[in-house]
Amino acid sequence: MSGGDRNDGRGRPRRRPAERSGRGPRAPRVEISPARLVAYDVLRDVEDRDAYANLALPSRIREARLDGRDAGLATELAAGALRGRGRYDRIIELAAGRSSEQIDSRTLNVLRLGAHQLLGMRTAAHAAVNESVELQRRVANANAAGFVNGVLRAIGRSSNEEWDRRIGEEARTPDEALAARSSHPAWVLRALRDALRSEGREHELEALLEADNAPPRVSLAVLPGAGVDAEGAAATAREAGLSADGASPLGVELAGGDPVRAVAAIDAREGLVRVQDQGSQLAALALTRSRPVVPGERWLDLCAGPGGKTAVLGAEALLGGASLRANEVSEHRAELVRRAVAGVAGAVEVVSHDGREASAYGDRSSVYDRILVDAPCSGLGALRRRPEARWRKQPSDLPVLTALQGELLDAAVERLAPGGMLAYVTCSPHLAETRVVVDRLLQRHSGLRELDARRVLRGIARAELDLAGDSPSAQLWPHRHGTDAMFIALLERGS
Ligand SMILES: C[S@@+](CC[C@H](N)C(=O)[O-])C[C@H]1O[C@@H](n2cnc3c(N)ncnc32)[C@H](O)[C@@H]1O
Repeated sequence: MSGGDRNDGRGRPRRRPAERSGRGPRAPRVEISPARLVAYDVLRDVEDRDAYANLALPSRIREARLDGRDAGLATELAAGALRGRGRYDRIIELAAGRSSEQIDSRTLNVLRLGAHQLLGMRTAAHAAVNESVELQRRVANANAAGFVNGVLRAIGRSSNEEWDRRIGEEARTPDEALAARSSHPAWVLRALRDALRSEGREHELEALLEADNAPPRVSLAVLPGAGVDAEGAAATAREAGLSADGASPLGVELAGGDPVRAVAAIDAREGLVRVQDQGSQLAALALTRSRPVVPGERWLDLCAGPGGKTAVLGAEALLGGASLRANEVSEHRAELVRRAVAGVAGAVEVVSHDGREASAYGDRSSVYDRILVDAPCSGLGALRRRPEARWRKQPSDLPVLTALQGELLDAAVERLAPGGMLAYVTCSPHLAETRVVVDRLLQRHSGLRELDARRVLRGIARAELDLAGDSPSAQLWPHRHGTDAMFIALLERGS
């Protein structure tokens, strides 16, 4: 790894001895900030080890012992360069006059970080260029330091607007230009457009692409029954930057600062305040609040890991006198579910089985009054949260996922009690994973009836919810609702 010997133990970079390069006199040495080194290492982790940036970042930041300011800088650098990769690669290609595939991957990562500093941050051009050149010498091919210098200087000479104009001029199609400018793979852009078009909102595409590129505000869920409500929690923790904003009645938003401090500032029992997207909160509440809970009801969360929605279901079950079984195929993720429900543990049993197998459902005769199928999906609805995700997914992933979604739903429907309610949820707006899956399910199971999830959500939401189109299911959007793009369908079994 590139990080090995370069810290002095206090998070400051160690000066490399001049003789180490063995290349004679050079320009005066430039210090590289530890944040840049950490960001570079995260880009390598993502590329070499298929790491998730949101896990690699905190671990690298801890390892380098960065303080809060440097940790923030490392996060902005790495997340920004990963998210903006498609656009930055196109700009690098135009500035270098060669395809990014012809550039060594280490050098390309140095250039992406440099491009993000020049075009996406307010870093002074000389600092962005000089530190990138030094970074190249330190972690990649020192002979290409002149190349890095030339490309970044060329990038810095034009503004964002000029680069976007050039991207447009050189693109073969308008979609190719939009994909590059918005840093989305073209197939993802088309899928998002199709989903918006199905609601009559194709004109919102650029706003959505922009929202995907903005880091989301941190949302917390104040679980019901905690003895504090979301409004009260926001009021008591206002100095920690909290406000009771957003669509979920459980939701509290953090304008900035540290979520851990904000959670601590809310005086609630441990485990009852959790970081969670408000779309996820609404999806869980759509199932629990679609009709009054009858004490003794049995609920099942079929795909529970890591347990965000399970925690909301568990709190609601506790309030209403229901019991909840939470199933997750991966043992490791089932353990995360156990931790997530620590605040409401009394109401929840956590098990680990394949949701298509009978064992996931307990006894042979067990049926459930409410089932949540929050299915494994492409995750195209959470692109703003996972900066590298859009480059990992492929259209060829879709058939495997949609087959699994259908099989999980078929198995769940078999265990739905007469009159029982099933919520099908995805964190993807891709029509193949949303409406197509639900329509096919309804074709296969004539005893199922789709309910108006949009009416249910409007009844739950704290503020007016703009839900477009005329299908009974609800699609939330980052640009319109400030949530991940959650899809929610409610299905009832005839009694
Ligand atoms: C979208 S995530 C669920 C998120 C979760 N409901 C939450 O809010 O935190 C889907 C989960 O389904 C699990 N999964 C995948 N295949 C499964 C299967 N065959 N049976 C049960 N769970 C499965 C995945 O491991 C993953 O944890």
